[in-house]
Amino acid sequence: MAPRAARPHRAGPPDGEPRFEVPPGHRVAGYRVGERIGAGAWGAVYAARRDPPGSGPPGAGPVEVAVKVLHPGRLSPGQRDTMLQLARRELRFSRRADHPHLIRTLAVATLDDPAHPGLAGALALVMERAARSLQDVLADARAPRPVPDAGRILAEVAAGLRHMHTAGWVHGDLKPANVLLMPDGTAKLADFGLTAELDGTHAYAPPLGSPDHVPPEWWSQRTGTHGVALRPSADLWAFGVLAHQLLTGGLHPFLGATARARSLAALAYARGSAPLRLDAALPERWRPLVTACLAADRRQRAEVDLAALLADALGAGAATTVPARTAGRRRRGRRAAVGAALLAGTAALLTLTGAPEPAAPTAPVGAPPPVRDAVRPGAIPRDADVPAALRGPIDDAARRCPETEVTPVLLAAMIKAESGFDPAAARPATGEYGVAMWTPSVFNAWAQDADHDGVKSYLDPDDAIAAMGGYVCWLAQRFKQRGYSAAELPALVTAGYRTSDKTVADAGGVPDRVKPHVTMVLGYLAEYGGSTAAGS
Ligand SMILES: Nc1ncnc2c1ncn2[C@@H]1O[C@H](COP(=O)(O)OP(=O)(O)OP(=O)(O)O)[C@@H](O)[C@H]1O
Repeated sequence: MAPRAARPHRAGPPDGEPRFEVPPGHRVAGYRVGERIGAGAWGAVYAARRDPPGSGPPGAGPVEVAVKVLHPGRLSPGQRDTMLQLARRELRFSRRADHPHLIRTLAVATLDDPAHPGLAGALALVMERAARSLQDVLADARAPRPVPDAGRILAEVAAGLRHMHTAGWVHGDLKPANVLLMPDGTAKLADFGLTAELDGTHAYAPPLGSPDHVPPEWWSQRTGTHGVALRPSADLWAFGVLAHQLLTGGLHPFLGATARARSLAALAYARGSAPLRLDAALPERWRPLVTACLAADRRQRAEVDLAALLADALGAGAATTVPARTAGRRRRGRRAAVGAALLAGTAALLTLTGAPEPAAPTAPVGAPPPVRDAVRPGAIPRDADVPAALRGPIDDAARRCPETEVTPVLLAAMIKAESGFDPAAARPATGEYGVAMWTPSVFNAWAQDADHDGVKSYLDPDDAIAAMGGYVCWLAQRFKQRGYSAAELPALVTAGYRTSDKTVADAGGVPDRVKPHVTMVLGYLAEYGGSTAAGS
């Protein structure tokens, strides 16, 4: 499970929260809790055993189970509400859906033990117990080798998804940690906390999700009173990412050292400014499926016939040969034999909606990036004081961001206020360096080798500005998700860049201490003629 800090949008226990533990031997809904298996953002998962083993009514379910304990203690009321909502969804879904490739939730209980007051009020979900998750499998994988049985696992995951979609549900959080392998190797979908019931063409769920697996449209969605809109096409995108990961031993289809960077790469692809570059190790016969699932346009994804694509990819008793990798990479091959019976069963099971034609990515490989400034203002005026050498990097950084409010003039105004356009600027007292005044440790999370010299350096204007563009873009998305208007964004992202998105959110706007800096940036922005473009 990824550390919380890497998943900023996903609420969890506050920093410094002591590790939450259910003591071994604790009884929950007729099961005795044993060792801890894992932990997620909301609590921990334990192995448990029916106690005594013969207890319970006939057909009471398995003796060995997993108990997920959701800890409400010390969470804010908002977080607690969201958590309860997730637990209720999980139970509601499990009561209505039963399928060999979906983990069953057997019971829900609220812990209340006077001997352990710290556990009071914690919610416990009793589930079928799996042997491991695909996350564990990927942790042991050796990229770019596919994980063992990748084809079969994908077919089973698709069968579970198909069942959900035809029953009118969207999973909403498909990712390796939420695909569990039973002791006999069967794959089952788990974690239905974000699962939502379709109402027409889409459903609503809390605005959570895992950045590495949410589709590009997720980032620009506004949160309404019911949460964000979820569609089956979001599961299709996540399935495409998962397939790429399983078939390449864990490689994500979008490059980046962090989930944020990978999300930005996916967004750049979705807006047509970068082609889809699947890893060279992805077997040729799986490419149509992965490409179709990763269609940038969700309407194209909705038309994907996963059954047909899976049948083609699996091929009856087929051998899957991995193409030679590009220069400097290892050459290797693999064979994946798939039983004809499984294939026949899978093909019969998996008929998703729509036409069989796989969708192509919206940006053809090698297509030039669209010129955003032709449709939206915000280009740096010729006579502005922005040095010629920085104009290209600033334009590129703005162009990579799908948010129209992140314009070249806004970035230029911010850079002028940060460093006066001086690549050698330094403020040792506060530990900020270079043209974009990066704090080195923060830069590392956003670093880009924009000039392709093999080094990511905050002292290199190209790298520093590219990383700044990525961070500013992410800030703009965060503030939009919180419902701020386009007119407010220049001030908010400037304040967020000087402090953090959390500081701005906590202050409910520009914090007092950075107001003079923000006023300076807005002044430069107006000088560059950017106030209209930014909508302020
Ligand atoms: N039914 C289960 N049987 C066995 N192991 C499980 C079961 N459910 C979860 N786990 C393990 O416990 C870990 C934590 O699960 P949990 O659902 O709490 O969080 P997560 O899915 O990893 O992350 P998130 O916070 O995003 O939901 C999983 O990664 C998995 O390894």
